[in-house]
Amino acid sequence: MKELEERIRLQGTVKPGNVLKVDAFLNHQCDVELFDHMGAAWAEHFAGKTINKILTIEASGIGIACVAARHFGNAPVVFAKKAQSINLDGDQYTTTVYSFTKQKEFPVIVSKRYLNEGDHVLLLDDFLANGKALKGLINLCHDAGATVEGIGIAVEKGFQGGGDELRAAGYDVDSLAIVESMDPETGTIEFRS
Ligand SMILES: O=P(O)(O)OC[C@H]1O[C@H](OP(=O)(O)OP(=O)(O)O)[C@H](O)[C@@H]1O
Ligand SMILES: O=c1[nH]c(=O)c2nc[nH]c2[nH]1
Repeated sequence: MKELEERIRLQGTVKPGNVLKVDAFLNHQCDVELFDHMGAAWAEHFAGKTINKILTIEASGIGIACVAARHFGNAPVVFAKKAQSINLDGDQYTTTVYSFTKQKEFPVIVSKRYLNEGDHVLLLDDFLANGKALKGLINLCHDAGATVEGIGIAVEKGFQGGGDELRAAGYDVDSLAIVESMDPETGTIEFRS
């Protein structure tokens, strides 16, 4: 998606440790018009698939998924929580995920009320790096007996391999911008064409 690549070139900064900082528009300050265009792009890619639910993971996936849901017939958006809470009652599907930016393992939890056998799920997230977050969400879907219809990602860092692993495993991964390489010294960002 050219619009997203241009924003990354314009406002993204490359940090040491394979971190691309895009918090001016994607995961701190949120450009909802851009989110809307991202939702439209995913809707075009996944047209023809039956999708009745969108699943993401807190925190940064939530806003993107909620705006995108407007392009999927207002499908309910469920976000996996990364902490236990007194607000989480009843039976739960749980797994653990290593967080790329927080550099620690988190529990990942969805109430059994909101993920069911027979659900046709689209997974959405802001970033795909090593694929840990998505593998956690896929585990939750398998535990629930739900079908993963596809995966929509804003920014994939292709050089970290998570996306290609998921494609090799048969998942339809639609990443709107795939960074092939980036250099914290020069600030150069190359996209996969
Ligand atoms: O493919 P991976 O290696 O799993 O990296 C991608 C994940 O990393 C970020 O989550 P993180 O927990 O770092 O931050 P967040 O709380 O802002 O979503 C991002 O939002 C993805 O969920
Ligand atoms: O803001 C972010 N930048 C990144 O490079 C990244 N990788 C995973 N999650 C990420 N979030």
